[in-house]
Amino acid sequence: MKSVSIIGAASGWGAKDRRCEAGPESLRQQGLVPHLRQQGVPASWELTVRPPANHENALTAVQALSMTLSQATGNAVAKGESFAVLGGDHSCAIGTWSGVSQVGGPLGLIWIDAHMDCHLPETSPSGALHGMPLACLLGLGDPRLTAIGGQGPKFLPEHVVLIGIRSFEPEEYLLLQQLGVKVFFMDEVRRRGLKKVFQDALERVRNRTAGFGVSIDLDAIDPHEAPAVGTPVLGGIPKGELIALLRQIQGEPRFRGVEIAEYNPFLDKGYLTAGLIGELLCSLFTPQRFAHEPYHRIGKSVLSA
Ligand SMILES: NC(=[NH2+])NCCC[C@H](N)C(=O)O
Ligand SMILES: [Mn+2]
Repeated sequence: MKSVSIIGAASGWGAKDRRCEAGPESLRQQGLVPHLRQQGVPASWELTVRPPANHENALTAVQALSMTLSQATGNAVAKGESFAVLGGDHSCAIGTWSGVSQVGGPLGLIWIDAHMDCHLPETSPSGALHGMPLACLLGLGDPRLTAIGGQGPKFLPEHVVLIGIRSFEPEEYLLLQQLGVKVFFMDEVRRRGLKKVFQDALERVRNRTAGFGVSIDLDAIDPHEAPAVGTPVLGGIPKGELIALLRQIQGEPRFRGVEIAEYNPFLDKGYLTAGLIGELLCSLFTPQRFAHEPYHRIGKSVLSA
């Protein structure tokens, strides 16, 4: 079984509310790693990547963090390990996937999110970098961010799929359409069921790729079940459905790793969102023989120390 390298990404400069930067340290202190090990996941906390103390602005902070993060994920994959990047605002995706994409052949990406995060600096309504990482990974945006892990796009558009989208601006959707990236809106998830949509997504990211990854923005999940996010949008994916489907990927050799972003510990209700992060990780990494433990109990026991 591959060991799982946990990488904290203390990124906060990508969002207006910077408090996601406390996310990784909070999860660590809440005992996430011992919990994972108890559930049969060979996880260890590799490092926490932080922005440098001295930086000119949000962009240079995100740039520096992304460069370090890309080396960390690249190293983990090159060593044959799985990884879980724990954010941090979603601008961490620039570093995470720029690093992974440097190892092996073409990479697929399932992007599970309420938002598209596919703005250019010129189209963004907020100017916030956590609204732009997907565009960067597709090779568009500020050159200081698109150059991380090597110039140019890190994914081909046909290898990227978005799921759960229900809040976006027309410009970012137009961009995705022009590139030919598949978007499964929340409407379609409701109409056809997450299971079918997820199957379609897996087919795309497995087709003519050497491997694939999953980026989960916690705001994809319904805010009743994942309240600790800065930009909640009602009507999200029920967590139980997502957990059941992620289970399918467990043990698949081509699955490279996961990123879970936008956890703001100051907004959690009890341990609801922290526990959910534990459940998501267990669904991806707990070997099947441990699977007898009901997920709702896992969620409760995690992090209650
Ligand atoms: N990762 C996120 N939570 N992104 C929210 C982005 C919201 C909006 N589309 C913006 O660019 O400002
Ligand atoms: Mn996002």
